[in-house]
Amino acid sequence: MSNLRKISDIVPLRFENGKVIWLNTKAIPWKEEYKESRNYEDVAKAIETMEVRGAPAIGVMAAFGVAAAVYNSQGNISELYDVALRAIDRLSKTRPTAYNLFWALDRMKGKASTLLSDNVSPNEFRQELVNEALQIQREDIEINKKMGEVGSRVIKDGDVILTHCNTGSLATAGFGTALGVIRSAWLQGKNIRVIATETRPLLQGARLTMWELSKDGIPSKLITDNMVAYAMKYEGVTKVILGADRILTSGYVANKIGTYGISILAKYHGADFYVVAPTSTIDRTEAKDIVIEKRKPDEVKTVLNLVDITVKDVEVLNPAFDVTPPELITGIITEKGIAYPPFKESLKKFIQESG
Ligand SMILES: CSC[C@H]1O[C@H](OP(=O)(O)O)[C@H](O)[C@@H]1O
Repeated sequence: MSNLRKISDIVPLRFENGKVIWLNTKAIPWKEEYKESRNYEDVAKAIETMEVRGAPAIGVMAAFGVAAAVYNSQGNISELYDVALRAIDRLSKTRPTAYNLFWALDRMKGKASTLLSDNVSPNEFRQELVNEALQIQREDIEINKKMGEVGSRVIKDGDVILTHCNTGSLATAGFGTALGVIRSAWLQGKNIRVIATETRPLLQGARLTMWELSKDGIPSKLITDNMVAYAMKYEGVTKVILGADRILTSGYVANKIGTYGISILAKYHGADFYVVAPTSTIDRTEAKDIVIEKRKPDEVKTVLNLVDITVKDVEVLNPAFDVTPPELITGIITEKGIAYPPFKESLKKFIQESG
């Protein structure tokens, strides 16, 4: 009865003897298919095609890609350093919005630079970069469980929680961010119900979130994206809890397309609106705007490339994310605590604490 296994114990990403191994989320809920490669180009493609997706998962996968590049290369340490830089450059071009990708690649580059200046042996260079990538993975799981503990404090018995896209074990190194908060409240015995949006066009909610919720036995309902207002009015939604791909220190949050609309509906219907993300999602560069990934038109013109749903030559909009302003956000749940407005001060404090 493996499908009754607690989803929270799944390990979607692994690094073993120079191989990157990943759960192909595009195959879920139809099958649990693991893929593997020693080649950072395959890792990059897995991120671009969203076999691995979700901001924290993308960061861990990219770190594994750099580690695999160096582990499987020969040469002296300056040659290995150049291999690491080529892998970092390629992986940095996979998806532009999730800040965790750049946070993880910067951390791997910093480690490689330190090792180079310490003039370590080639084997030590390889092993230390692998260790750094494995540490990023371990930290992500620990941070997710900490956010679960911190965030579940705002969840009460009787809450009806709406969530969007997928922010669980299938979007991270394990346990999840927003879905980790929901999971923690459930494991504490709180009487909650979850409403998950299908999340067009790639259906992360219908395919991944409902797969996770059903494995954990958490009472939940699936809705189409255009039912959010109806659910808030007739299903008594009390809280919205969802993830983030990039958070500016001003409190502007980039998340899956549809999030901005949900925040407006939450305000109108008096539901609290919480964003859950590790501090590695916060853009420390004081940026004023966020690059929003535009994906291929076919994602909108078909259902998962299985069936055409419109006429051939229509023009399409396909932004993968939108931006929610701070005035529509109740709080931002991180592993350092819950940031409340004014976010400039509260987020800065958490960034300083996490280094
Ligand atoms: C904890 S995952 C955060 C975030 O990533 C997802 O985007 P995608 O599936 O395109 O990688 C979604 O926006 C989640 O909220």
